[in-house]
Amino acid sequence: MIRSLDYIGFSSPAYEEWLTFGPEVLGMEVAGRGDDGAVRLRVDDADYRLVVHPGEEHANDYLGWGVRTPEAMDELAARLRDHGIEVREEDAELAAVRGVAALVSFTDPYGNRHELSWGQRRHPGGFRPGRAMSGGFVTGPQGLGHAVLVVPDLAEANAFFTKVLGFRLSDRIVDPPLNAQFYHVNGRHHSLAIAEIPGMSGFQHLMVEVASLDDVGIAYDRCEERGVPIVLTLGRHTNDRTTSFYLYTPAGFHLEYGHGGVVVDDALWEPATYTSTKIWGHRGTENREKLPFALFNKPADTEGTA
Ligand SMILES: Cc1ccc(O)c(O)c1CC[C@@H]1C(=O)CC[C@]2(C)C(=O)CC[C@@H]12
Ligand SMILES: [Fe+2]
Repeated sequence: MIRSLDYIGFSSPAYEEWLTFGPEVLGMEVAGRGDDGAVRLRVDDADYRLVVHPGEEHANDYLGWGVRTPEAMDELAARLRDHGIEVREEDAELAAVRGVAALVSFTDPYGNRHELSWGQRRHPGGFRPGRAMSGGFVTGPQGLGHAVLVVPDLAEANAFFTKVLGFRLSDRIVDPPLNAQFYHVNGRHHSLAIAEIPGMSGFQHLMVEVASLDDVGIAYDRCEERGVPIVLTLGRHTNDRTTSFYLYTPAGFHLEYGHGGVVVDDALWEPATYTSTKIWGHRGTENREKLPFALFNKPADTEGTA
């Protein structure tokens, strides 16, 4: 069973901007550099959870999912292989680079690379926010945050993520043209969401959560002061009740910066259907039309798509 989204990696020609953007806008701590020059960012006791590698183009390189034990990692790898997914055993060198004890990797049917690992390196008391923060990041058992993937076929992707990987449905939002499903693997309302856009597949956004609404407001101020593009204004979601805004990072992906999400009790939770994405706010700015909407991986099917 997957336990949480433990880390995530991107690459970008502008990766070095994260040395100031990460701490000063988002409140993350720069946790040193990789051998490739990658900027590593810390948000809690984990050594680092967000890594931006140098690269020719903006890309999402990997989603790092944590499992509890080496046995759980092997079980999940076996289940993936049973379903015809090739699972790669990664070596100790990559495990050290990712800051975990061991990992395996696979590519999902939509072109996204996932890693399954256990034993993330931690330094209790080690986090020093990069700017004044009231409450720090909400992580721990809820992991880093959530990731949203665009998939070409919602029903097919739902089967993959629930039946093969064990994600549990939190709810769905049907607000045409948006058709999205949200999944939990811990108390966080969703660690993964998928949205159907025919002919497209790839990473759409990362959400990180902060413990104080003031930290959302401070991030919003910093974006306005520095001209960091805001994509959706402050607003509150119907399903997870998060108050958040969306900004466009220097690595070319959208980041949702939020506060106050509901915590799911899996024993009592009933998935609902919502017909709106927000209770208030989340207005699309002019940047929404101007900037790329997602980081598209190799489309699963390039035939007949624009
Ligand atoms: C609706 C919603 C609930 C909880 C979230 O964490 C969350 O990010 C969203 C927003 C999802 C977002 C949206 O509403 C506009 C259309 C978007 C960008 C997509 O096409 C995929 C994600 C969608
Ligand atoms: Fe989100």
